[in-house]
Amino acid sequence: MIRVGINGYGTIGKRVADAVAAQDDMELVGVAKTRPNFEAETAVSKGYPLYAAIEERLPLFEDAGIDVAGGVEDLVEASDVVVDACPSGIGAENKSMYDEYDTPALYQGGEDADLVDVSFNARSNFAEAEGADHVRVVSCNTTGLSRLLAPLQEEYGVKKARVTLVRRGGDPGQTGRGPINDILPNPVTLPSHHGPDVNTIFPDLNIDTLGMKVPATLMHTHSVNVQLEAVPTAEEVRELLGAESRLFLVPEKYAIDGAGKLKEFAMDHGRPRADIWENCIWDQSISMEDDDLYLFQAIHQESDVVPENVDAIRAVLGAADREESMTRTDDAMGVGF
Ligand SMILES: NC(=O)C1=CN([C@@H]2O[C@H](COP(=O)(O)OP(=O)(O)OC[C@H]3O[C@@H](n4cnc5c(N)ncnc54)[C@H](O)[C@@H]3O)[C@@H](O)[C@H]2O)C=CC1
Ligand SMILES: O=C(OP(=O)(O)O)[C@H](O)COP(=O)(O)O
Repeated sequence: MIRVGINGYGTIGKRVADAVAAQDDMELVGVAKTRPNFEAETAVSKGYPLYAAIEERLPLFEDAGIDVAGGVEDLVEASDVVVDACPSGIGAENKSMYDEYDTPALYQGGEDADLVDVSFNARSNFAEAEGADHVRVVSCNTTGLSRLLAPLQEEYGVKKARVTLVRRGGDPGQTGRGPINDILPNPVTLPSHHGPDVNTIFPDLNIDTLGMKVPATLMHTHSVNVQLEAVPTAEEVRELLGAESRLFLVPEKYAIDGAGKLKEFAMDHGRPRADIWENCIWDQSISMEDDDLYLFQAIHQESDVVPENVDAIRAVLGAADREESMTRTDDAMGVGF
């Protein structure tokens, strides 16, 4: 059994914890939290051993009547691998602690690429993470783009990708985020960080990205144009993408017109937290104009990186190859509609 610790139990950390607990080759050693809030209560009610991320705050947990298994260093020492799901920049501060205990660590997309040995997307570069001490699972948007570009690159070759990312302003729980009533070029300069981030996975891929932020919390939406070297029909592209386990082609007959109905669909399917682990590509948007492929896809920012974190655990430890790991992860989590 692979012993996994999770440091940072917020939006991403709590989802990765549940996904790890669902794998039959992994054991969740515990989760580290900074304070005894509702998420700490939930972790305890799920039976996850709770560790204090900041040892001086141990008394806060005691005062709240929450049993703590130890401090974060105990968790790191007891784990074969740690998933760091702390806010952007905190992962970098934690790196020396992981080194001290010789525990490989996975970081999230908010950390800089140069913090790590390898930036990771399961479909695109699984094998590169084997044996690495520090691996970064790229951000939600970059994960969504990498999953889409990998099969296109392999099957047809990519001359140039151009993507406009219409990004949600904040997650549903992030009450302080915005914009509330505006549409922002964000960043106003080109490129947004997503293009260079895709190049951490595909170093030679020619890609330009533009970012925006809008008053929405549910999902991001990408307007995608990929100029291809070989020219398939739209139907051939549909077949190629439809065969990918983490790409969901939203059928026209479902009459799903946006992120709101996608989330309803996820709830109707009993998805935990209404999570959508797959890229949602509108089937009827897939179009070819000469050598240009066009499509729209929606990305659930809170959850698409979760199966990738599970795969990255096996990848760093050399515990499975890509196909085996992705299949195990997907089967245990229920990925695929
Ligand atoms: N929320 C999203 O849409 C996505 C976030 N990411 C990335 O994932 C990382 C985490 O983001 P979220 O989960 O959204 O943040 P979050 O704020 O929801 O969760 C972070 C958790 O870490 C805790 N924390 C703070 N300092 C800590 C410390 N020193 N030690 C241990 N825990 C600490 C916080 O209290 C919180 O519970 C960031 O790098 C972010 O860029 C990646 C993809 C999507
Ligand atoms: O990684 C994300 O988005 P990004 O790829 O646009 O940076 C997550 O949705 C977090 O974004 P945030 O940095 O706006 O919280």
